[in-house]
Amino acid sequence: MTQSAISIRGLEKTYAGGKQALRGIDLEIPRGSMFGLLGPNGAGKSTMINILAGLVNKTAGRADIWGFDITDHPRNAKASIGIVPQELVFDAFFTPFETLELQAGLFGVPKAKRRSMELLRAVHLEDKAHVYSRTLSGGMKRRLLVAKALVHNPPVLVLDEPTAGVDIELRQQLWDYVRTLHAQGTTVVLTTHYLEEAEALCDRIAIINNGQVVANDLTSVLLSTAGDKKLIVTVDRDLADVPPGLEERTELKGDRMLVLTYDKRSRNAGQVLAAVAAAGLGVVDVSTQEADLEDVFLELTRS
Ligand SMILES: Nc1ncnc2c1ncn2[C@@H]1O[C@H](COP(=O)(O)OP(=O)(O)OP(=O)(O)O)[C@@H](O)[C@H]1O
Repeated sequence: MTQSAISIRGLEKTYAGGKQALRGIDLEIPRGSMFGLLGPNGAGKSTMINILAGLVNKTAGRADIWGFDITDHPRNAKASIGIVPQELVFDAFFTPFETLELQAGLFGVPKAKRRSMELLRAVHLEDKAHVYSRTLSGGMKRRLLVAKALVHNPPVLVLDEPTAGVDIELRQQLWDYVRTLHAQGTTVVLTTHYLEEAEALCDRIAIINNGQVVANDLTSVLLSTAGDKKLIVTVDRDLADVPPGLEERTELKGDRMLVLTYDKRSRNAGQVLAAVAAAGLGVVDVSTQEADLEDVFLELTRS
């Protein structure tokens, strides 16, 4: 049995119309990790998640969830994963409590082992347990979907764009709960467009572009591999334009602030500052800015 929570090898998907959404994905998601899956729109993230969920058939390759091959052992594979879908889909005429009971029934969880109220409490929906789900706000529906994904107590939880359209306070609550689940041992995989969110939450990140994995590493390593760094220099006199002889990517902000972007793999701060001095400028103040995940993302997905 593999030690990965999710193991994907050579996964390919070509849709009926001929669109090749996945072009040979290889990905190991370690057990116990908080894993971020990033990629621009149309990169293939949902296709991959839908294959894991058993909603889309793969064209080639294999995928194991908690050591169970999704084709050979679909029941065990499905029992090992809970998926919070992107769309807010559920029956509006059931109450949240009924929704969870029904889902538990679908997964064959015996009545004595169901924890519908406990889950509703965990996602702060206890007081809405018996109202029609259609009366819930968007954020509440999202949290109900998280609870629904957890009824069978899966070791892996996948959240597909869980905070799209969720306000900041609810987003915070949702993440607090996801962090608690992770601390209790659940492997969490999330796709998000909010790069700061992935940077703050995930210990590992894979970036998918055009149906392929273009990066997969510890978040800290990924951030340190980004080449660009910024030196922000306040000079001792007013400037009308960027003086000649400085880094190509230099911007003038206001009258006296120069933002010099350089590739730290080929230049260092001393060289950049020397160029400022050589341009006849005195340096009054200096600060630096490291690349963030957005820079890494743009660098890797630039086509
Ligand atoms: N059912 C389908 N039939 C044909 N093409 C599809 C289908 N579903 C997705 N695609 C195409 O496959 C590609 C990958 O789509 P997918 O939804 O997996 O991307 P994504 O990374 O999840 O994007 P997003 O972040 O926008 O959800 C896209 O070009 C999309 O148009």
